Amino acid sequence: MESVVSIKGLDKTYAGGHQALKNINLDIRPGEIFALLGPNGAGKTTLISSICGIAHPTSGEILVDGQDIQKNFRHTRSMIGLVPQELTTDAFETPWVTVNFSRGLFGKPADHAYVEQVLKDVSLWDKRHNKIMTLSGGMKRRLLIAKALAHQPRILFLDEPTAGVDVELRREMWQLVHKLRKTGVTIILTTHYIEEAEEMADRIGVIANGELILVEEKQALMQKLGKKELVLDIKQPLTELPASLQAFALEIRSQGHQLVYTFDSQADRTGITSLLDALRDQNIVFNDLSTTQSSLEEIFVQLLEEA
Ligand SMILES: Nc1ncnc2c1ncn2[C@@H]1O[C@H](COP(=O)(O)OP(=O)(O)OP(=O)(O)O)[C@@H](O)[C@H]1O
Repeated sequence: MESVVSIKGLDKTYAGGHQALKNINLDIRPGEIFALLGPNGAGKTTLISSICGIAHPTSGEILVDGQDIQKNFRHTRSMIGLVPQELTTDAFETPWVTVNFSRGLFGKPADHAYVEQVLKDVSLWDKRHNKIMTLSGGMKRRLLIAKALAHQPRILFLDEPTAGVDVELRREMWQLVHKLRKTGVTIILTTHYIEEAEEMADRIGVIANGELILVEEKQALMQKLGKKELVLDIKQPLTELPASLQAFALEIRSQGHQLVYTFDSQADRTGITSLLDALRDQNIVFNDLSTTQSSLEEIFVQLLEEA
C-alpha cells in the first residue's frame, strides 16, 4: 500500500540553532487516523508545518501522494487541508462565503453542491448565512474544518483539535473526525491529550524533543497497557513475603499494609485465583482490594523518561 505521506530523515533546525526535529522517518497510510502525541514544544507543529510546506526542513525528504513537496509544492499543498487551532479572521463573513472563498484560494472552480455537503457534514448548514462572530466556539471550530475541506483535500491535518474545549465539545469533535474518515480522508492530528489519541487514532506516534520515539497501532499499544494492578489492603502488616508467595512477584507497599500484584488483564489466566488461595493458606487477611489499569498516560510518561 502506498503511503499518502512519506517522510525520510527529516531534520529541522530553526535559525536560532534550536533543533526542533531530529531524523524523523514516518509513513502515513491512506485513510488512517494518525495521532501525533507529544508534550508542549515536542515538535508537533513543526512537523505538520514542514509537511504542509510552511516550515522548511534543514534536510530530509517529504513526499505527499508520492511527490516531493518542495518540487511539486502546488500539487502537494492542494492535497492537504490544514485546520489551525483558532479562527483569526472573517468575523463579519458568513460560513457560506468564507468556505466558498477558501475553495477559490486553491484555484478550484466554484462548486456550491460540494460546499453545501461540507457545511452539512460539519452541521453548519443552518448557520450558513449567519455572521461568524455570532457562532459559538464549537461552531467556529467546525467552520475551520469546513474551510480546510473546501478544496477537497485528501489529507486533513488537525492541530490540537480540542485544545481548551469542554468535554462535550471534545466528544462532538471526535465524532466529526470519525465521520470525516468515512469519506476517505486521511487524518493526521496533533494532541497532547492521551485520551484523544486513544479515542480517535488507528495509529499513534509519540514525539518528544524532536524525536519520534514510538509509532504503533493503537490496539497494540493498548494491549501493552493491558497490565493491571491488584492492590490488597492487608490487616497485619508484612515486612517480607512468605516463601509460598514469592512466585507471585508481589510488591509490598505502604509500610507493609498493601500487597500489589501486577497482572495482564488480557491474558487467559490472570493468576488472581491462585494468589487469593495462597493468601488464605498463609492466613493473610485483607480488608479491601482494588484494581487499577495502567494507562496510556503512564506509558507515555515512561517513554518520555526513557527518551
Ligand atoms: N519559528 C521558530 N523559531 C525558533 N524556534 C522555534 C520556532 N517555532 C518553534 N520553535 C521551537 O521548536 C520546538 C518545537 O516547537 P513546536 O511548536 O513544533 O512544538 P509543539 O510540539 O507543536 O508544541 P505545542 O504542543 O506547544 O504546540 C520548540 O522548542 C519551539 O520553541
